Amino acid sequence: MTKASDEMAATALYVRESGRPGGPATARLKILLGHLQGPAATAIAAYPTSAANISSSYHPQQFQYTLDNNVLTLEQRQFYEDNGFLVIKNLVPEADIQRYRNQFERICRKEVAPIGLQIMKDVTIAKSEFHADEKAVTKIQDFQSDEELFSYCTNPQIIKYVECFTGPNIMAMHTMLINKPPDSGKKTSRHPFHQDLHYFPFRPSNSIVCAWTAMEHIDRNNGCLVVIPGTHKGTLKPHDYPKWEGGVNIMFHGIQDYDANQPRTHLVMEKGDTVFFHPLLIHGSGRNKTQGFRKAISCHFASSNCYYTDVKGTSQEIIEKELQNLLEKKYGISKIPLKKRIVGRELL
Ligand SMILES: CCCCCCCCCCCCCC(=O)SCCNC(=O)CCNC(=O)[C@H](O)C(C)(C)COP(=O)(O)OP(=O)(O)OC[C@H]1O[C@@H](n2cnc3c(N)ncnc32)[C@H](O)[C@@H]1OP(=O)(O)O
Ligand SMILES: Nc1ncnc2c1ncn2[C@@H]1O[C@H](COP(=O)(O)OP(=O)(O)OP(=O)(O)O)[C@@H](O)[C@H]1O
Ligand SMILES: O=C(O)CCC(=O)C(=O)O
Ligand SMILES: [Fe+2]
Ligand SMILES: [Mg+2]
Repeated sequence: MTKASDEMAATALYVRESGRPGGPATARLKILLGHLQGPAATAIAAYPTSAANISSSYHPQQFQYTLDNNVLTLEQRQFYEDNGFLVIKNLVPEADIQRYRNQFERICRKEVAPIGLQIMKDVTIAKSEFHADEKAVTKIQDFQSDEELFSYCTNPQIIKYVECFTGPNIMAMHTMLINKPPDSGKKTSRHPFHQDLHYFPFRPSNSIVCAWTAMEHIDRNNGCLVVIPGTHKGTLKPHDYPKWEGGVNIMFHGIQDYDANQPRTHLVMEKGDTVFFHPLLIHGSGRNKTQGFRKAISCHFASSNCYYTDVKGTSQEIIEKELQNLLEKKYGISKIPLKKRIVGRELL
């Protein structure tokens, strides 16, 4: 069990430069200083889902992936418990999505350069001719210092649902805007089946949830999210690069031994629709067969009662090593553990 204060201090130093005090739009934000707090014991004690704390007069005791509150209907709650995901239609207003889109375009045009932001290119694009603007960018990550994009994470509609999984003290741990490019024919626009927990050095998994919002109509043609319902009840599986002939994007690890016969659900979503899903849920996304760049925005949230874990000696060590080698090679940054790389921003 990790008593995280020393690590927190170290990581806070590392990120403090990248943090900016609370957003203008919402005085509710506190600067990150990035940290999950408290040992596991605190997390468990604070956990309304633990069986002892559930009032049997309210919802039945079998709930372990959702918390007691009045936001979810019984049906919605049961659906998430059984399937590990829940789609809420029309949750994020169109005007907000337009603002995220505009800011993404500014970032691609390099008019703004948020501190800490990671820009990823599709592997076929990265290894071919230069492309201007958004056509070079397959996703951006870690936009916590960009107030415009970060307003997605503080959107009251989103937070209202996030609380059903994390409880009231919420950290935004990882952010992405995915701009899935038209497939070059090599199928590199696919995202292999994976569990997001593979990338995360904090626990418990039931206190983590991803919100993923479609920024346009998304279906099988432009590469929708594909989930394997119920897999959140399993454990974290070993991940590695899929053996795909046309190449695979850097760090897009997949589950090697997934059961190809398990039924998949293709999530067809409209602009503003949002899916909340558990970090153990096996999911991926298909090829983008259209000429458009398919956009979605997402944030992984966690309870601030979560605690960091050391991935050394676990199946996650592979991603830690890869990231360390990459950062050393590209930026000369010496090896630091994954748990000191991933820094959240607190929502107040
Ligand atoms: C720890 C992470 C946490 C994540 C949590 C996620 C949770 C959710 C789960 C999601 C999990 C999803 C998984 C995640 O996202 S995991 C998290 C993503 N990781 C990062 O963001 C790490 C930081 N990123 C970077 O430093 C840059 O973006 C890199 C270094 C990757 C590219 O930097 P840049 O764009 O400036 O590149 P360059 O021009 O200098 O080229 C350097 C070399 O790299 C080749 N190259 C470039 N692009 C690709 C590519 N796409 N596929 C294959 N290779 C690529 C390129 O050809 C060249 O190689 P070579 O020609 O020399 O051989
Ligand atoms: N061999 C594989 N290993 C890991 N993941 C895979 C593999 N083949 C496909 N996938 C993943 O399966 C998911 C869905 O694939 P699926 O074939 O059902 O849909 P699609 O490719 O979007 O649509 P279509 O089959 O109509 O082209 C995607 O996440 C894709 O990346
Ligand atoms: O293709 C997408 O939008 C989802 C990608 C994904 O699952 C991830 O980056 O973790
Ligand atoms: Fe994912
Ligand atoms: Mg397919």
